Amino acid sequence: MDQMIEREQRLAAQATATLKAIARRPDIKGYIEHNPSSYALLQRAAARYVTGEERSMALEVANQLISYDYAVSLEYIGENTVSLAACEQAQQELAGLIVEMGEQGMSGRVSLDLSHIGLLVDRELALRHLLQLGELSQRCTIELFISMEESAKTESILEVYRQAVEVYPLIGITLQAQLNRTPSDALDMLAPGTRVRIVKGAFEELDTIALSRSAELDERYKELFELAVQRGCHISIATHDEALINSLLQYESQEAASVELELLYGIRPELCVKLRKQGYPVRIYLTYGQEWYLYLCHRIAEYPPNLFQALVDIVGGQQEAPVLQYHVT
Ligand SMILES: Cc1cc2nc3c(=O)[nH]c(=O)nc-3n(C[C@H](O)[C@H](O)[C@H](O)COP(=O)(O)OP(=O)(O)OC[C@H]3O[C@@H](n4cnc5c(N)ncnc54)[C@H](O)[C@@H]3O)c2cc1C
Repeated sequence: MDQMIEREQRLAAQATATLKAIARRPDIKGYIEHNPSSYALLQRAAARYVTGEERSMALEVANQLISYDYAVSLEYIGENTVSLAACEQAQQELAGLIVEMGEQGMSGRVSLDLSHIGLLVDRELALRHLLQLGELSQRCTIELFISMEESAKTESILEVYRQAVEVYPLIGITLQAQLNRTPSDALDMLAPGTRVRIVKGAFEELDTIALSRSAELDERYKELFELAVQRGCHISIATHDEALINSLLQYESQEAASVELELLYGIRPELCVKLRKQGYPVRIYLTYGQEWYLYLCHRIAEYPPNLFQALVDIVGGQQEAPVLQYHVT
């Protein structure tokens, strides 16, 4: 029996690594994008996790979730943009998103990758774009949050964040528990009122600089959370790990801090409903945009059984709109 479990765990780890490698293969991505029938089929699988290609689709789902009493985060999918024109386009789309949310009177959060708006072209460009978005989001009372990317970018992301948050203190930052450097970054950065999202980390990193999924990683996650609570931060617990969530929610003396759960759209909606029923504030992280392929690969890779779900979604005909699964009865 033990051997079977061990074999299944090994296979799951291999499937995760293979799917992450597929996600990075430009030839496979190019084939799918230029082949209308495979594009349409995969899009059916993506519909579980991505609201659509257009901003209007994300706003529609966001409004429905708000009517179910959730908070929302919205991301225009994209990263590692290397042309100036593409960075400008991303910047304009994000600005349009913030303005439209403001016009609709929607209170919510916009999340972004700094490498989507210029970090790989020039750090100053990313900072300039972030400051423009910071100004706009302050005017529209929308929260602005920075995602965390591969470890090669951590230093520049934190540097741009530090400069921007001095001007716009409501900008938030994501910290990856998996990186060995994060506890020391957190000690430096977390202060009363800091907006911080704690994640385990989505990227394959060398074991010299990061922990893989393990009890040790969960322990570090808890320590980061406790530090953020003690420092009076606004904390988003961003994980789908129910056991970890339960142990964090038992942590006492949360008076100075504010704590919410934040989960990705399409992943464990039943857990979101349960947490809402228990009275916890829950935020759903929605994505939209044309770059959904990479996002879909990541969601499948981090939980290989989702491959079966993708097959069902592709061949199973009409599926219930995923947003309906969030309805709290
Ligand atoms: C709101 C939000 C923002 C994020 N932002 C970032 C970021 O900026 N940078 C970054 O590196 N990472 C980010 N992530 C991703 C995060 O780092 C993890 O890769 C991802 O959340 C999966 O890990 P986990 O914490 O859910 O726990 P895991 O230990 O990976 O999984 C625990 C359990 O959760 C469930 N689960 C996990 N993933 C899935 C899935 N795809 N489908 C179905 N069930 C699943 C399973 O039951 C699994 O056993 C973000 C995640 C969230 C929720």
